Amino acid sequence: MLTKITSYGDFAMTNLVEDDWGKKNLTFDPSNGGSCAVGGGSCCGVVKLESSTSLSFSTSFQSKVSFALSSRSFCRKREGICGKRRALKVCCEKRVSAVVEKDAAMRQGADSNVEQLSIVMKFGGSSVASAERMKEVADLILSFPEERPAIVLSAMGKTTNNLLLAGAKAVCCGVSNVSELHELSFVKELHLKTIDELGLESSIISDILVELEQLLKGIAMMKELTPRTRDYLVSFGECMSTRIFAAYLNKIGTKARQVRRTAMYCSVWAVHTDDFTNADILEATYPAVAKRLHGDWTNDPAIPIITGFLGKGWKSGAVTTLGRGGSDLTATTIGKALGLREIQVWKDVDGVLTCDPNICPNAKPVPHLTFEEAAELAYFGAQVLHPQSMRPAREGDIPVRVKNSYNPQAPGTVITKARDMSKAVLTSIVLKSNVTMLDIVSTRMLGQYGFLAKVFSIFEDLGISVDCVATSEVSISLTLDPSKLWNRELIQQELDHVVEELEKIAVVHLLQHRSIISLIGNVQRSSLILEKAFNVLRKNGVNVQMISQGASKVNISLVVHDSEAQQCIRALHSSFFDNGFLSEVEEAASVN
Ligand SMILES: Nc1ncnc2c1ncn2[C@@H]1O[C@H](COP(=O)(O)OP(=O)(O)O)[C@@H](O)[C@H]1O
Ligand SMILES: N[C@@H](CC(=O)OP(=O)(O)O)C(=O)O
Repeated sequence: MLTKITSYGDFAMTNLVEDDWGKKNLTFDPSNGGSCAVGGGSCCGVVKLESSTSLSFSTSFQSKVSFALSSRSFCRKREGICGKRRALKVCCEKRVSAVVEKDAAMRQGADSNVEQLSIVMKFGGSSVASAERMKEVADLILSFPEERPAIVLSAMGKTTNNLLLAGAKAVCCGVSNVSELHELSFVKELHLKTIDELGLESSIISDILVELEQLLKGIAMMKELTPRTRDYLVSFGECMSTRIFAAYLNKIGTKARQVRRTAMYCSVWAVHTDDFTNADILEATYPAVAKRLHGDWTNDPAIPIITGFLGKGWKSGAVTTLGRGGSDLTATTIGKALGLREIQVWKDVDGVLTCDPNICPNAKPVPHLTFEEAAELAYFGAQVLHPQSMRPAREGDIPVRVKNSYNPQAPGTVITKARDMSKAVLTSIVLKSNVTMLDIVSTRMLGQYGFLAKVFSIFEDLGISVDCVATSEVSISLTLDPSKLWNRELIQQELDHVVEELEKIAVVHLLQHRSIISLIGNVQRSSLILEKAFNVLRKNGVNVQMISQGASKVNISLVVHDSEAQQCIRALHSSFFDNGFLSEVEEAASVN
């Protein structure tokens, strides 16, 4: 019995959120469900829906049913979703029932015997950086004949960086100089060379290249690069890589189809200027993605080659991006949406390592992580995974496997809900640099209530995200998330404003150029970890400026000055991982 419809999308686009559509038509019976609202013997009801589909309504007396959309603002802060909730009100005259039917594609999918997609495989820019790499990735995909994969690709190599640079230069280079931009030539040559080496026709991307140059000329003409335009600009990278790879698979006899920013609904309407380049996935994405990919696959089973990183603003309809490295999040979102068996993210390293290999070249792969550990690790700076990417995987309880496309034999890292922590001590050391820290000391008496609330409401009002917090009775030290901070255009004014507001209730010290060193592992052993860590730091003459142990029980964070951070990490990594310390502790744990 339906009683309520809730829509997240634009009803005109028929992407509504629905409940249990699967097998049968759902009947709206106003005499039972809706409230009798309007006079003249009419009954009205509102229908609740949890997953998305196109809606069609049929009644025995069509002309006697009316539909009305109403909208209401809502905010679910914990999920980061705010917007307008639109409800569909169905009004019928007495004894007339409205039948809500699932759409044709869904019905076909449910009834069909076609085996559904089984895994998602994401290949990052480093994995598809050249024609040779694309061939190897194609071989790799085909080496799993038992799977029916959905493929997510990033832009080739450093294309995103080059597009961003080209955009920045276009702002001030003048329209007539756009064609000469080095970064534009680089992007063109890379893609045309790749097409040539793969034996494809250059015409497959000529329209994209023309449009790209036009866009850069538009930027040059306007002398302006807004976050919205920046997202559109970088989207050319993923559009080209997926088109080329799909064409190559088809050429070698494997049926594939390019899927562009498939129904990834993102929030871009919030007040902050950086939302366009750092959009969030909305709940409506999951059913929409499932419908699109299942529908396409069932109608015509061809491997979907999906643009990673890109979304679609649910209100603006414009291209959005999920933040740098966002293709990981695209992959896990698709994994959850389709309820797949496994999510694979293929990188250029043997999995998640004990440390960034650029800081500690002898970092080793970590065989097993929990979603919680991986999320902390990604959030606190490990470039290997997008900070938000673990959320869909954890919600869908779908294992994530991080593998090396250059060395597929390496076992990689498996990320799951739980693992045996009985012997675990320290898993990985992560660095987040260029952090801004605030020391806030209350000017009032001990025991004052509402101080923390006041401080955090100032950050909330300004939409500034806080990373680590340490408090005492009269003071708070906290760090501000640099990824959310430094791409905000007015950041220095905003920081000045924060300080000004806080100074009404406290003495404030703004400390810039700090680093957070996060020790990810088993915080049940925090004394052991801290004893060892502080020994190392003391020997290296480093003064820790703040310590924070989160409630997650997997992360201890230490704040030091930027200039000391890398040296600290190397010393910590060496004493924890290189000298047999952890294996000794683990052995002792298994004896006890
Ligand atoms: N803890 C870590 N484990 C593995 N790689 C890391 C870690 N920290 C930083 N990295 C860096 O992340 C890179 C892989 O991530 P990324 O560049 O996003 O790959 P891709 O572009 O293929 O998705 C590695 O080449 C490595 O330099
Ligand atoms: N191309 C985008 C998205 C992405 O996920 O890339 P990669 O998988 O290469 O980190 C970026 O460079 O940010």
